Parts: sequence; structure tokens; C-alpha cells
Amino acid sequence: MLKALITTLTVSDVRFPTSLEQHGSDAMHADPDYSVAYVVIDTDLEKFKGFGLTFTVGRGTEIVVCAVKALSTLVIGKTLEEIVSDFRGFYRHLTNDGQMRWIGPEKGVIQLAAAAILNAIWDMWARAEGKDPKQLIRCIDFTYITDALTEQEALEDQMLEEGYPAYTTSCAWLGYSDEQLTQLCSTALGEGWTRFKVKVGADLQDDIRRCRLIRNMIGPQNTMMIDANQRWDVSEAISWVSSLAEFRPLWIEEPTSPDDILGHAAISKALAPLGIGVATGEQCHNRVMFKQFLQASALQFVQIDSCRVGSVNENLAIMLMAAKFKVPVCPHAGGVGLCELVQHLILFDYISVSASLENRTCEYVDHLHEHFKSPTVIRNACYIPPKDPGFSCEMLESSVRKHQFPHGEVWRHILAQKHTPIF
Ligand SMILES: C[C@H](O)[C@@H](O)[C@@H](O)[C@H](O)C(=O)O
Ligand SMILES: [Mg+2]
Repeated sequence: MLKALITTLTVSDVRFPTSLEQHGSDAMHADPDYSVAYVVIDTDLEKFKGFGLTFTVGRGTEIVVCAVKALSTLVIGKTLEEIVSDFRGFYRHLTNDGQMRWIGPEKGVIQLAAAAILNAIWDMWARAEGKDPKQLIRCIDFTYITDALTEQEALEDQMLEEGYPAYTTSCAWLGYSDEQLTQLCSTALGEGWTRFKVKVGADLQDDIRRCRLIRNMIGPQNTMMIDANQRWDVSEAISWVSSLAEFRPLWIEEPTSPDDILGHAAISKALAPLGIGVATGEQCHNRVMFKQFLQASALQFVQIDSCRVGSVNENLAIMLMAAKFKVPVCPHAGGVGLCELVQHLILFDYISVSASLENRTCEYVDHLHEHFKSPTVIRNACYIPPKDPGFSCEMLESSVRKHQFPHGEVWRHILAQKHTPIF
């Protein structure tokens, strides 16, 4: 299958009307419609395809779709073997095209588009190799090295049996009422969740009330994180979060502009005595910025994202740097398909890089998994390793068809109700 020649790349604008119920809402994104630019790569081998996506929150997905189309010219006509035998070279070919790099480089829409394509290539490669977690281990001859390597097998087994610890963001989106918070939090507690993220940043009194409600429900032993989605200036972040310190959040996520590395460093320094760390990464453009965040001690939790940067290739670099700086990786997930993708990265981080669960947890959001062929499996608030070969982001054809924007039946109906003409 490695010999397969890439013949076509199609990309669709697929949107889910999550804003209707305020799912995903935060202090900066009041009405997200969770969406993807969804990529399908076809080859000259019948039925051998790759599936990839990048996540967006609605309007603007059409621009990412355009960027994917522009980049597709760099992929079509190559064999999978050509790509993966010099994957570093291909990565640079895709992200450093002499003309297209001007609209990046390695940031913004063009970077999201590169991620969608690279995710699809990784999916193809994993399918070609038929990799499942056990198969990788079965390739290794452990003779004479078991004193050094049995641990790795044990880590693998532990993941297969117990899974990777997750936290939930589904209980406390900013647009949810207190009644919803209470009901969702009590259901989550019943399901065994022990870590809960609460959206903050729009109104301090609301935040105090909501954090108190959640802390009272989850008790002192469980973990709470808070997420401001870039809402504050640096000094405002420090004073606002200090007012929430009594609720003992583990971290404040995205307190200020995602580009302000020194600002994050100042916030980290000010909040350290309160025992509150800074987490960021879901809108961090690339490995260079992560390098500086780490060098400046500007974050205490690295939130890699499987679509914001250049797929597995770039996330491997970020995970290895995080390990070197001894900062835990706690990926950003949720949206559409992010949980499906990022679970692969976090398992790699645990089994091959960090070998530690200390201060580590991966985000989980309980929306839209039903649209995937191999949805994530959560057991006792842990990600259970996926068994199907691939990158787990193949969507159901019927879901793609119905949610295509603007002509799929779901959107035709919504736009007709709003009397919005379909362009
Ligand atoms: C608009 C989105 O739902 C964000 O609020 C979401 O990604 C969030 O920051 C998160 O950490 O899950
Ligand atoms: Mg966040």
C-alpha cells in the first residue's frame, strides 16, 4: 500500500450547529458552530484512502477549505512511500512552498490547512502499516534488553487496560445556566469524572458563583481548571484569577493573548505562590512559539492541539521539547474530531516520551463523536486506546453529507428558518 499513488484530494466544509444550544461557548467565542475542513485523499489503489481534518468554529471554514485546495497541488501525484520515506522533507515542502509561505509562514489558515492534509497522510500511513498499539510492540526483539524495556511493555498494557486519564469540559460552557451546570456536573460525577474545566472571563461575579457551585459539587479532593480563552490583559488576568484562587484551580488556561509569551511568563510568576499554573497551546501557531513559551517558563501545562500545528510531525517536536523542559503535556481536545486525533498523541507521549501521568490529563468533550467511524472510547473517565488502524478521524458519509455547509440538509433547514439566502 505504500506504493499507492495519490490521485485526488477532496475537501468539504462540514459544520454542526452547536451554537443553537451554546455548546462550546466561552468568554471570546459566544456562538461556536463546531466545524471541520474535512479531507479525503484517494489513491490508485481501490478503497485505500486517507482521512484528515482541521477544526474550526463555523464562519471562515470556507477560507480553510480554499487553503487546503491550494496546498493539495503539492500532494497530488506523490506516492505514500515518497512522502513517508522523507517525511521531514515533505513537511517542509508543504509548509514552506516558496509562494504560499507568504500567507503564513506556519501560522493561521495555511497552517490549519496543512494540518488537515498531514492528518490525512498520517491516517493513510497508519492504515498502510495496519498499526494497532500492540503491533508496534510485536515488531521489537526484546531478547537481552528486557531489563531495560519491559517497563515500556508494562506502560502499554496499563494503557490498554486502564486508559489515559481525561478531564471533562462538557459541564461548564459559558453559555450554560446554573441549572445545566448542576445537572451536568452531577451526571459527570456519577460517571466517575474527577477533573472538571470551567469557562470564566466574562463577568467576575458570575465566575465566582459558577466556580463555587462546581467546587461545592465536586468536593475538595477533585480537580478544577479554569479557562478564559484570551479574555484579559496581563494585570487584569492576575487580579481576576487571584479572586478565584479560593476555588483552587489547577490551572488558568489562555489568560491573555496567545501570542504574548512574556505576558504569560509574568502571569505564571504572579500566580505561582497561589499554586495556580498557566496552561496554553490551543491557539499557539507552531513549535517555535512553544519553544519560547518553554524557554521563558511562561506555561506550566503544554496544550498541544492536533489541528492547530502541523499534525503529528510538529506535535512530536513539541512533546519532546516539553519533556526536555520537564513540563507536562495536557492536550487540547473537544471540538469535532480533536479527541479522536489527540488520543493517539497522548498515548505516544506516555509510552514513548514521558512515562509519567503526574500532573497529566487529556481534555475530553462529550459532543459529536457519533459522526465518526471509530469514535473515542471513554471508560471510568479515561481514554481507552483505539484499536482500528488509522488516525480515527474518518467521518460517516451520511454525517458529512447532511452537515455540508451550506447545501447539506441540516443547513438548508436552518438557513431557511433564518431567511438567510444560500450563497
Ligand atoms: C470555542 C471552543 O469551544 C473553545 O472554547 C474550546 O476549544 C476551549 O478553549 C477548550 O479548552 O476546550
Ligand atoms: Mg481552552
